[in-house]
Amino acid sequence: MTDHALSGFAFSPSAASAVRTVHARGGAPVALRGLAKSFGAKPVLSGIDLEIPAGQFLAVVGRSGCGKSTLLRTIVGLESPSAGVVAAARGDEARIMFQEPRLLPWARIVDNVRVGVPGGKTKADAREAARAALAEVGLADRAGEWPSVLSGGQKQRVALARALVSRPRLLALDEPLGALDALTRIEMQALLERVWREQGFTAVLVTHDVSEALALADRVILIENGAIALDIAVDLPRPRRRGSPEIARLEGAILDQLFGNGASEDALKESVA
Ligand SMILES: Nc1ncnc2c1ncn2[C@@H]1O[C@H](COP(=O)(O)OP(=O)(O)OP(=O)(O)O)[C@@H](O)[C@H]1O
Repeated sequence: MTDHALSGFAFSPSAASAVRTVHARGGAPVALRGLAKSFGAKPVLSGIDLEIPAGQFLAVVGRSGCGKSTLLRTIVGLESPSAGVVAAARGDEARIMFQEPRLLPWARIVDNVRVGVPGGKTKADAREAARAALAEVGLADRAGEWPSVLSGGQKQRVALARALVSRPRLLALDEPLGALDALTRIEMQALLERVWREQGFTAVLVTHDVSEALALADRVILIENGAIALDIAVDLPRPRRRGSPEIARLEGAILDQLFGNGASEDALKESVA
């Protein structure tokens, strides 16, 4: 499967709730049983059992190189497992977004989004769907421009529109906000949360940023030594307040697992400072 084949409807914010009942397909569950992945002789993941209920927002964190992207790519079918079983949405029902927007420089913005429209539509219908997706991410007025005139954050909005235009039931997010400045990142987090809430897809987000994971996800898993070392529910109302004691406590639990006891105390001090 190519990345473009994976790259995915979107609606104007005011129409979103009405549209959801008409268009949104809801989330698809993911099940991994005994998943292992090696590259040559090098084991990366082993014995992973993971059920992600339909519509859940799951974040995957862990040290650089621990296998987060490999897990995500295996879930969407860009990597095949060395052992075990992966059951997840495929084809137009699954989309992935990367850290780089991967736009076609020679295609106008609306046509970049059209790349994500499933086959079988007329060009006019595909363009209309692409325009609606652009409206959903706040770029309705930029449809006829070239990617080169956009900022990094705007390019990622186009990539999100391209992913959403197929109305995916599973959206895999591989550090999609990793290259953005802090303020743009916070705006994009709010956008991701809104489209997830409106459209109801299952979201799997790989991030280096534990606070981003805790701001967005229903559940956070930590990968260590090729396995799930921590699996925590984030049962807090949205939008989440950064630095709240509840968030800091969860952050502490994750940092303790990563760095040993004591890291959480530092995290707590920082979050209340
Ligand atoms: N196609 C590949 N061929 C060989 N080794 C690979 C391949 N893809 C990943 N790896 C190796 O697998 C391990 C896990 O990589 P992966 O990209 O999944 O980690 P990650 O946790 O997402 O890292 P980062 O946070 O730095 O992006 C690394 O050691 C990496 O070098």
